[in-house]
Amino acid sequence: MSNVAIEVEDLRRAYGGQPVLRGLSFTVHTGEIFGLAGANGAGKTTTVEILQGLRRRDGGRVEVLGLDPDRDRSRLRPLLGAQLQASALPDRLRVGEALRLFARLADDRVDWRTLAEQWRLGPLLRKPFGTLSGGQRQRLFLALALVNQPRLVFLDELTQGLDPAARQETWRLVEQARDQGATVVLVSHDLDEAERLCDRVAVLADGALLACGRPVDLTGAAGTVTVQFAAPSAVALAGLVDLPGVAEVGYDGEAASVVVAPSAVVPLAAELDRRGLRPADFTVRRASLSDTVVALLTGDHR
Ligand SMILES: Nc1ncnc2c1ncn2[C@@H]1O[C@H](COP(=O)(O)OP(=O)(O)OP(=O)(O)O)[C@@H](O)[C@H]1O
Repeated sequence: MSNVAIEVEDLRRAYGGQPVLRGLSFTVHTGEIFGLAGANGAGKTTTVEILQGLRRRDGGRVEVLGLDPDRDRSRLRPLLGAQLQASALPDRLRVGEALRLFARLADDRVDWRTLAEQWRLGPLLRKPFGTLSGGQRQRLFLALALVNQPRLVFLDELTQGLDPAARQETWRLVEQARDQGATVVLVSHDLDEAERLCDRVAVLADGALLACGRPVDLTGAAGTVTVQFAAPSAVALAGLVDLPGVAEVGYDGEAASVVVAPSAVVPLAAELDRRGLRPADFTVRRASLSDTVVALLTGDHR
């Protein structure tokens, strides 16, 4: 099997003359969880709709599982799984009925009872869809997205509106789907979720690729860490900004926040010690993906 699941090259699309995808290129590897992240309106939905053959592109090359979604849509369809919108199921449809129905539509490629057990839906089989909690609905949608044993699954705003426990459970389930062999494309504007869950992330801004890579590489590329500690006054911090490797010093009336190169952390601690400041809460925080993207977007990329 090829190790490339999706190849996108110079993808272009406009709505009413207004370009929304401006030459987008990226590759999704087989068996990874790949995040498409970016602000509202960045072009994520348009991109995945083109990948699924639901929208036509204006230009560029797209290959999904070796097929062109425009030309080979009917061959591609059975290989893909997609998450339903909440409005897609009638409230009175029972969980078991939904699973059975979708399994039949997919030629009973998988035993829906096994799938129900796997996704811990067994106790919910007789419950109408309308009575499920947000987390239970999400579990059902994930099971339904996998009912045709897709090679590639598209998930959109996966954990929106879920509480932290349901969010974490959903993440585990997505990892389980990946571990069972599916390639997952996750659309999200939640960069914390993308950082936690994705093997690699493409960050879109204004229809173009802002950054693409493993979260750890993207955040590492920012090249800075943030040091935080309680400080008695802004005066106590005077001149720190002139130390080698220090990019920025902030003070909010109680705590200092100093952005530095990793190599400047120890000299900064030594300088604080020299000044008689020995904060017990001295912490060093790596930039999050969210910090990194904000820095990239504002051109504040040190
Ligand atoms: N059918 C359409 N007709 C006209 N403009 C559209 C259409 N669909 C999307 N757009 C515009 O294209 C741009 C990209 O939209 P898209 O939905 O792809 O972005 P997105 O990154 O998925 O955003 P969100 O996170 O809000 O879902 C937006 O400015 C949007 O208003």
